[in-house]
Amino acid sequence: MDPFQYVYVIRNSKQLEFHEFADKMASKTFDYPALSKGKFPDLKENLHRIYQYLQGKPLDIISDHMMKNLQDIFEWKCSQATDWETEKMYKFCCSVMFEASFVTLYGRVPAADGHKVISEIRDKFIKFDASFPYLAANIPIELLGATKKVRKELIHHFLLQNMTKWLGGSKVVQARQDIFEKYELLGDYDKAAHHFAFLWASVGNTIPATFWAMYYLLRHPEALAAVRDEIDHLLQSTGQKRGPTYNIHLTREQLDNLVYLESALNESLRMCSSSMNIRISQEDFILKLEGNQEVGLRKGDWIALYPQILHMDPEVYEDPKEYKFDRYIENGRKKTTFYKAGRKLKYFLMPFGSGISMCPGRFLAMNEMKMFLFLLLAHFDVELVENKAVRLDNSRMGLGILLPDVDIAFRYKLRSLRK
Ligand code: HEM
Repeated sequence: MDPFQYVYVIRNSKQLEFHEFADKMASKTFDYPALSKGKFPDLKENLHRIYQYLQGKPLDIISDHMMKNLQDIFEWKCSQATDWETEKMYKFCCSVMFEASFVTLYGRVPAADGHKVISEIRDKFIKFDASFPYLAANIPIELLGATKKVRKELIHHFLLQNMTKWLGGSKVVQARQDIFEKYELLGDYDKAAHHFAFLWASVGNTIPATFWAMYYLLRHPEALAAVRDEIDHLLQSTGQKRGPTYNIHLTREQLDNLVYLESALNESLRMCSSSMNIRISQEDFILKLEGNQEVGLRKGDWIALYPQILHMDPEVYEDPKEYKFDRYIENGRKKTTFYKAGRKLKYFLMPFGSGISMCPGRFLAMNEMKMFLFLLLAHFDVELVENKAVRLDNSRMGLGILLPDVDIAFRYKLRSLRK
């Protein structure tokens, strides 16, 4: 519970492991054979190595593809909105982010009804995702209605004979495919189940996080105005025009320099993330903590860090329940110094986990959400049409980004080009 002790847990990654726990939970939830049984030598390490495709130069390439795919989807879905169109916000975020992420990672479904095929996969995904907290809590899938059937259908979409038809997928998915081919003991269904698990990792948190970022912006007109101003300014200074064609390009540097957008996004992540960082002791040992404190751990003992407590700590964040879009800005620059009891914190915002269990997709996730908000606000006037409070649904507490307890209607309309 004490964020000053986090560092002592995180840096002891040899004795305090997380893969065994994650592997047990993921293999059961997504229906692939556990990696840690010695049957698949080095598979875990090989899969980890290719997370390099989500960083550095490859990150720029995949982010560019995501930007293009997001624009295609906005154009296809929204370019007729010359008058107000009303939609439910979660549904909207889910539909845009799911399809853009799917196409970016796995490729385009070339059939004439490609959008339809992806929306069928998405609808099954939503059904499966509703059961996710129960599966993570070890409830047998047989007790969860149609979940087993839906999971099987979803996994079938990722069989090699289907995936080879998809065009222009990402390097990271291709590299995963190549690795799986080297393991004879992995059956076709097992490989497909691994691909499905990766799909879940890539959208399961990004969709609700995008929702919250959009929701809080629309609830706070001063935040919306500041972020939109920053976006318009960037477009103007780079000589890019919004509409009627969707052809905006953003470099990594430009995305990084959108400080108001990033701060607003971080602020919503602070409020909606609830991932628990679990470690399991690999041996009996004494964990040394700050101030000569020690804890005797036995092999198999669990340690859990729960950063949501830190995110909501009034000593770190003044009025923690309030959304302050510029909380992560100081003198016009990114703010990275936060204090508790007068001492500077090493960790102050942890939606993506920590140390060995840190999310490998975090840079892409931030880019994707920024690009979604950028395009939405650049092209459209957007406002809420319902005045109800949306709260966090706590049923997946500890498992990542929380979902909203209800959906809420909003409306959008193409912005006048002269504005
Ligand atoms: C807002 C969006 C996201 C959030 C909040 C998030 C958060 C997390 C967290 C907390 C973990 C660690 C889980 C644990 O401790 O057991 C994790 C793992 C992971 N994430 Fe993300 N994630 C996001 C988006 C993404 C994206 C876009 C991708 C890929 C394109 C991705 C790929 C992964 C993978 C593959 C793992 C497992 C890593 C491993 O094998 O060790 N995530 N994520």
